[in-house]
Amino acid sequence: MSKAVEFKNVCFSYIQNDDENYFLNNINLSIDENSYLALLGKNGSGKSTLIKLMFGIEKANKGEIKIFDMNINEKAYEIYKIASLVFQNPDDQIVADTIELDIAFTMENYSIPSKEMHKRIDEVLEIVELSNKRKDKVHSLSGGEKQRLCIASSLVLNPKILVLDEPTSMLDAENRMKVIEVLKKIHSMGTAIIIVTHHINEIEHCNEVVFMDNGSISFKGSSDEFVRALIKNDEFHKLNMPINFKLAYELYKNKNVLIDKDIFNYKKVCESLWKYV
Ligand SMILES: Nc1ncnc2c1ncn2[C@@H]1O[C@H](COP(=O)(O)OP(=O)(O)OP(=O)(O)O)[C@@H](O)[C@H]1O
Repeated sequence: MSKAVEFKNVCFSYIQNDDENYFLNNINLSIDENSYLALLGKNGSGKSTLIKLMFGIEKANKGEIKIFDMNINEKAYEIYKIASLVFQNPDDQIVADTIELDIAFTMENYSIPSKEMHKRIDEVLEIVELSNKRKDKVHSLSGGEKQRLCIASSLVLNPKILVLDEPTSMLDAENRMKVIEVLKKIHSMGTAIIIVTHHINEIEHCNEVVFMDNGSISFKGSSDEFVRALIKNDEFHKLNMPINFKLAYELYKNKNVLIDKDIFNYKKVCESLWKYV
C-alpha cells in the first residue's frame, strides 16, 4: 500500500536559526492512502503546524516530508495536483464572486479545457450537494454552504488526499453533520482524508487518530484504540470531553464497565448507566 504522507525525523521551529529548541522535535508519521484520519490535540499542540509543513507553507529545519513518495521541497507543483487543503474559515479560501467561478479557479491555473471544466464543476457540486446553487453569488451562501463550496473547489483536480483544518469549527451541529456526510462520501470514492478537529465525536467516522501534545505525537492508532484510551486513561481528560465519553469514563472507573463499541450511541451509553443508578 502506498503512503499518502510520510514525515521522517522532521524538526521545526518558528524561530529562525533555532537548532536547539525545536517546536516539533523528530516527528515520524506515516499515513496510508486509504486513511480517514482525525488529527486531535489541545490548542497550540501543533496540528496546524504539521499541516503547514505537509503543504510546504512552512519549511522543516530537518528531516524529510513526502506526499505519495514526492518530496514537498522538490515537487510542490505536482503535489498540489494530488493534495488539497481546506481551511477553517471559508472566507480565507474563496476567491471569486460566484460559485462556479470559484470552483473553476484552480482548474484555470492548471489549464484544464473548458468543456472538461464544466463537467467537473457539475460533478463536484453534486458531491457537496450544491448543484442547485451553481450560478449563485457566494455571499448568498450560509456558513455551512460556503464550507461545502470550499470542499468542492478543493476536489476539482480529483485529489488523492484531502486535508481539512478544523472545517467544522464554525458550524452548527446540523451543518457539521452535512460536512461529515460529504467527507464520508469523498473517502468512499477513494480519497485519503485528514481532518483536524476539536470535536472528539467526529472520530466515529475515521479509521485512524493522531493525537498531538506540545509539538509531539503522543498517540497514533485506530479510532477504536483511541476510544478505549480516552475511556481508560486520565491523561486525555485535559481535553474537553463530550458527555458520552465522560459517562463512559465514570462507568469504567467506578464500575469497571467498558462501553467502547457503543460509545457513539447515546441511548446505549444511557442504558448502561441506568443499570447502576
Ligand atoms: N507563524 C507563527 N509564528 C510563530 N509561532 C507560531 C506561528 N504559528 C503558530 N505558532 C505557534 O506554534 C504553536 C502551535 O500552533 P498551531 O497553530 O500549530 O497549533 P494547533 O494545534 O493547530 O492549535 P489550535 O487548535 O488552536 O488551532 C503555538 O504555540 C503557536 O502560537
